[in-house]
Formats: sequence, structure tokens, C-alpha cells
Amino acid sequence: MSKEPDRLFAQPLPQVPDFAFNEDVVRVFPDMIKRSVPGYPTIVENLGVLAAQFAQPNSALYDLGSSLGAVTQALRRHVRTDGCHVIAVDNSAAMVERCREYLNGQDSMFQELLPVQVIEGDILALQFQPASVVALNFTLQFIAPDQRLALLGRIRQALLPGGALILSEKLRFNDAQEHALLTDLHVAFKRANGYSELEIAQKRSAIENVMKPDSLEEHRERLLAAGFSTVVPWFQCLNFASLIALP
Ligand SMILES: Nc1ncnc2c1ncn2[C@@H]1O[C@H](C[S@+](CC[C@H]([NH3+])C(=O)[O-])CC(=O)[O-])[C@@H](O)[C@H]1O
Ligand SMILES: O=C(O)C(=O)Cc1ccccc1
Repeated sequence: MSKEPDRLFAQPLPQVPDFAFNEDVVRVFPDMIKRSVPGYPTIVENLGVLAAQFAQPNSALYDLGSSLGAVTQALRRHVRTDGCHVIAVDNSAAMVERCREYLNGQDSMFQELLPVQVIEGDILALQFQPASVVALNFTLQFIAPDQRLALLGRIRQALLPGGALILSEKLRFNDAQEHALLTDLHVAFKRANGYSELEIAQKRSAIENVMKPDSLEEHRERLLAAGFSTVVPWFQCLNFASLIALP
């Protein structure tokens, strides 16, 4: 993975543009996400472990909003189920291009990895194949709120018995005090990872129009409304959580 440090918001910007997954972000993305999302490495590695428990023979494993393919790589490290293949989807051309390079690197280092297909496309327009694992790792929060239920409904319809959706998201909290506390602690996490007050403030204004987190209660209710039977949180670090939703 690229070692370039994230300094995208280090200089004062006259106007902070809306955050986009462009070439500049791609260059620093591994550093940015590790220093911004508490628990990210733990979530990604364990997502592979969880997926291995839900993978069904001869089915698709989806990595939706795959960015540079960190989840896809974890799926390929952990899942050994016969006949599975991974489908990674992202609508950022810059992400997809670099993701394919990284996966070629993984292919040249290891043998007998699951086959993988990287699709440049909108996950809202995807025709799902029968799937046993679907990962939405910090992607649903970037989907327009009024599209989220329909997307989860289509994922539910594609899921095979014994399969699972794994959904990781930044959380909002209905209780104002809990929200303020966990937001402050997230800022402290970023500061401890070397981000300045300016970087933190400019990044906040870059993402506020494009990333709309929901509360755990909203996630649970929407997943049930989409037809999932069971919703189990398996990880939370500050205001970032990951859920297992069963068909
Ligand atoms: N409609 C869409 N269709 C396809 N892709 C989309 C769409 N909207 C956003 N994306 C893509 O979703 C990804 C979200 S990042 C996921 C991290 C990754 N999962 C990881 O585990 O490293 C999360 C973050 O940066 O906080 C970006 O690559 C977008 O291009
Ligand atoms: O940086 C933040 O505050 C976040 O909430 C997470 C994030 C991480 C990477 C890209 C966009 C948002």
C-alpha cells in the first residue's frame, strides 16, 4: 500500500470543496482512513474472519464501495469456501484503477486466492448475483439517505440462507450528550494521530454535505424494514460501529 501521508487539508483553503474520492484522495487514502476511523484495521481484518463463517459454496461475496480493496483482500485472505468469487464495486474511477493494481499485487504474492472482479459502477444500479456475504464497509453513509432502504432491500433479496450483510458506519447519536462526547473523543483520536485543528475542521466541512451518518436505532429499524431478521452489532470504537445483519 502507498505510504503517502494525508496532508490534504493541512493548508488553509479559501473555500473547502465537498469531499470527493478523486486522485488526490486515492494517493493518501490508506493513511487517511487509518488515522481517521478508530478501529478500521481491526474491522477490516475481522470482516474476513466473519465472512469465512457466512460464505456459502458457489456464491458471490460483494465488497460494495471497495475503495482500494482492503475488504476484498481480507475476504481473499480468510475465505476458503469452494466456488466463491469476490465482486468489488466502486464508482470512483481513480479508486478502481488503483484497487486493480493492488489486487494484481496480491495475486502475484499468493496462490489459490478467490477470483475477483472489480467493477467501476454505481452500487445503486447493480444487478446482484446470489450472494452469501455482502460488505458495506463505511459506504452506506455516502449513499443519499432516500436511497438507502431500497439498496438494503436489494441486498436482502440477493442474500442466500446462511449468508450475511456486514455493515460498518460512522454513527450519530440521538442523545445530544452522548453525541457530543463521542464526537469530542473522535477529534481527540484524530489529534493523537497527528492531525492539526485546521485539518480536522476543514475535513469536517468537506464531508458534512456528502456523508450523512445515521444512529444505531435508524440502522436497526431500516435493516428490519428491508427484510433482515436479525441485527447484531459486533464492534464499536467511539462513534464507529459494525453490524451483522442476517437474512
Ligand atoms: N453509489 C456508489 N457506488 C459505488 N461506490 C460508491 C458509491 N458512493 C460512494 N462510493 C464509494 O464508497 C467508498 C467509501 S470509502 C469505503 C472504504 C472501503 N470499503 C474500505 O474498507 O477501505 C469510506 C470512507 O472513505 O470513509 C468510496 O471509495 C466511494 O467512491
Ligand atoms: O474523517 C472523518 O471524520 C470521518 O468521519 C471518516 C472519513 C474517513 C475517510 C474519508 C471520509 C470520511
